[in-house]
Amino acid sequence: MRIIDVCEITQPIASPIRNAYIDFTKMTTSLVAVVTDVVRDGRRVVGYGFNSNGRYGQGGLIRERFRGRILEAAPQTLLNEAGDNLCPHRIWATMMSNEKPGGHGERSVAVGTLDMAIWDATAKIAGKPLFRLLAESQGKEANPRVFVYAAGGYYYPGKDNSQLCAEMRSYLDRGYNVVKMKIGGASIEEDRGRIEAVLKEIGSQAQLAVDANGRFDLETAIAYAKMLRDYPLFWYEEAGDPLDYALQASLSEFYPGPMATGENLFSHLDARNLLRYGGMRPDRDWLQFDCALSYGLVEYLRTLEELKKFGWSPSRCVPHGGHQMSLNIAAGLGLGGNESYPDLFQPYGGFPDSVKVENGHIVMPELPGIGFEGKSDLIKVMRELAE
Ligand SMILES: O=C([O-])CC(=O)C(=O)O
Ligand SMILES: [Mg+2]
Repeated sequence: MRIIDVCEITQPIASPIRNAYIDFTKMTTSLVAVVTDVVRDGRRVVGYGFNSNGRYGQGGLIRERFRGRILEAAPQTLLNEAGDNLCPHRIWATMMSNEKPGGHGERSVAVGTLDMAIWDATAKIAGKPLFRLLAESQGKEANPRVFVYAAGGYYYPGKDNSQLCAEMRSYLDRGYNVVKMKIGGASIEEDRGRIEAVLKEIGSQAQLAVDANGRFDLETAIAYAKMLRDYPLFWYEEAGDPLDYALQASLSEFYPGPMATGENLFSHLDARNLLRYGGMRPDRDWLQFDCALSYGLVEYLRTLEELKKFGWSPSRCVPHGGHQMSLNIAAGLGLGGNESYPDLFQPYGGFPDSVKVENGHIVMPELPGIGFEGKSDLIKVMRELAE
């Protein structure tokens, strides 16, 4: 059993949307395939992965650095103890050989993208959905029913409040009961108007989360906190720079409601610093670490260990990114749910074709691996890369 090739192609996931910090007109993702010599159900096992939106494709790093380390390793060093499957932990260590500590953002997306494909291949070789494999590996009961919320509410040219409300309404029509919109890309008064319009639209049918994408300095973050705390929000997300733990800690004095952050932290060490210094409250706040941006699931397991040490439940994690990898982690390891972008970043985001959102939850289908084969538009582009 061996990995015979690692392929990467950088694909556009562009759209005219804008958050408080960036637009997505040039956004790309790396699509990767880890090709094995194993055959299951008459088909070669190929694991697939991609990186989350918000960071760009990682083709240079994947092709020039990490691909070679996997392919040059003695094949048996990448297998589990029994030699009957790949070992994602050993492959991760091989990818990370000759890498110094620190500077995680330089490579965590490239490694996280490959790690996704490696877990997909591993679960396919085991003939199981990844969420079942994960639950079994930790002696847990999987829960295939996962909370999902609809992320959108971006700024874009010509979009007014009636279009914003129509967008949010369409998420409710599709079964969601928590929706998210962007703030911080307009004046505070304009954002207040947008929030009030959406709250009026969704009424008691749903709750609203808001996301500032790290735009605010402390003064502005506090000004927004004072405005936002008038409303019953699901959460106030990423007010300040992701590494400004002191800002996050100070802000909690002004905002009694739930806050969320973590999508731009890229290692268990960054996550630990947030828990140590960010003043986050385990009884109400949310952690959004996204394995596809932060060294993958091998590292995410270390992050979950850190959470335990700091008295946090995995159920406080609702990852960023809207991909099926985090859905599997949620169902397998008891996270609180997952993000979803019903209208964005296709074909990469979303669910297998058979999956419907009901009362803000989905039920994972029993597909081997991560489940990409159940999403026809996605598996088509994946198989064009390698099969
Ligand atoms: O707009 C983005 O970069 C995505 C984001 O923050 C989110 O989904 O929470
Ligand atoms: Mg966000």
